[in-house]
Amino acid sequence: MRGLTRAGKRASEMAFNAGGGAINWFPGHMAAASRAIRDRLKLADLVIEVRDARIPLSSANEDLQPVLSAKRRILALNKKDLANPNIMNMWLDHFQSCKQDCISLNAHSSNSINQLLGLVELKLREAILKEPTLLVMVVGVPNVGKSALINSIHRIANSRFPVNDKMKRARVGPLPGVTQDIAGYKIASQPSIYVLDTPGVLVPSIPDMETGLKLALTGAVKDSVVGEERIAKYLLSLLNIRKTPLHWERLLHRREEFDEDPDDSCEKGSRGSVRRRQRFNNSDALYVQLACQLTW
Ligand SMILES: Nc1nc2c(ncn2[C@@H]2O[C@H](COP(=O)(O)OP(=O)(O)OP(=O)(O)O)[C@@H](O)[C@H]2O)c(=O)[nH]1
Repeated sequence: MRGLTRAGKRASEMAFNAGGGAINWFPGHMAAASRAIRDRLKLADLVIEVRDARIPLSSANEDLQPVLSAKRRILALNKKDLANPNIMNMWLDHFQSCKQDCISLNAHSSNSINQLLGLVELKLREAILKEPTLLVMVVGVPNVGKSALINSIHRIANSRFPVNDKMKRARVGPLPGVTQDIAGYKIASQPSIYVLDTPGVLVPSIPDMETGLKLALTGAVKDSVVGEERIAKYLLSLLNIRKTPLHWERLLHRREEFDEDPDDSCEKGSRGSVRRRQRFNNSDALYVQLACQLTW
C-alpha cells in the first residue's frame, strides 16, 4: 500500500512538472458558498457528507471537518458503481472502525437510497419525537453527486409520505459547479423534514498535487482548470504504475488463444440462446499501452 502511495506521488509530480502553469482550485463563488454553508451548518440536525467512493480521503473538504465531525453525520461514499469494490469495502471498514456512520451508494439506485433513508431515520430517531422541523444538510466537493442524491431522496421519500409541496428537482449535470445556491427540499411532514442541497466546495489551497490531480481525474475540478494534458499524463502514469499494460498484454494473449478455437467465442445464455462473448478491443489496448510507455 505504501509503495503504491509513493508511486502515486511520483505519477502526480511527473504530470504536474509536465507544465501548464499555476492552478486556481478555488473560484470566487466558492468562498461565498463556504461561508454560507458554515452558517447553515449551525442549524443542521444531521449532515450527509458526500464523498467520492473512488477517493474517499482526497474528496474530503478538510477545512469543514472540525465542524462536520461535531455534528450528527453520515459519510456517504457515492458513485460506488465506479469504484473498486474491494478497496471501497476496506475504506468502509476503516470508517466504521473509527465509529463513523458510513455507507456506500449509487445515487441513482433505489436500493442505496432506501438504505440511506433507514440510516437517516435512525440518526434522527430522538429528534423526530421532539422537534417540529428538522434540517438535513448535504455537503461535499463539486460533482460528487449531491443533487442527484437529493433528487432520489426526494422522489423516494415522497412516494412513502406524500408531501403537499410541488415536487422540485435539483439541477444535476456532468460538470462541477452546477449547484450555485443553497436550496431546500421538503421530504416529510410532522415533523417537517427539509433536505438542503449546497454548492460543491473545495479548500482554498489543495495541500498536495496528488490530491488535486485525483480530484481532477474524478471530475471535481473542470479539466480546463488543471489542463487536459496534465490529467491525461497522470492517468497514464497511474496505469503504468499499476502495470495495466501488462495486464492487457495478458488479455490480448488470451484472445489469441480464443481465436484459435472459434467454438470458444460463443457461450450459452441462461435461456439457451447463444450470445457472443464481449471481445477485448485489440487496437484500444495497444494504443493505451503505447501511450503509457511514452509518459514513463
Ligand atoms: N456513475 C454514477 N454517476 C453519478 C452518481 N451520482 C451522481 N452521478 C453523476 O455525477 C454527475 C454530478 O452529479 P451532481 O448531482 O450534479 O453533483 P453535485 O455534487 O450536485 O455537483 P455540484 O453542482 O458541482 O456541487 C452527474 O452527471 C450525475 O448523473 C452515482 O452514484 N454513480
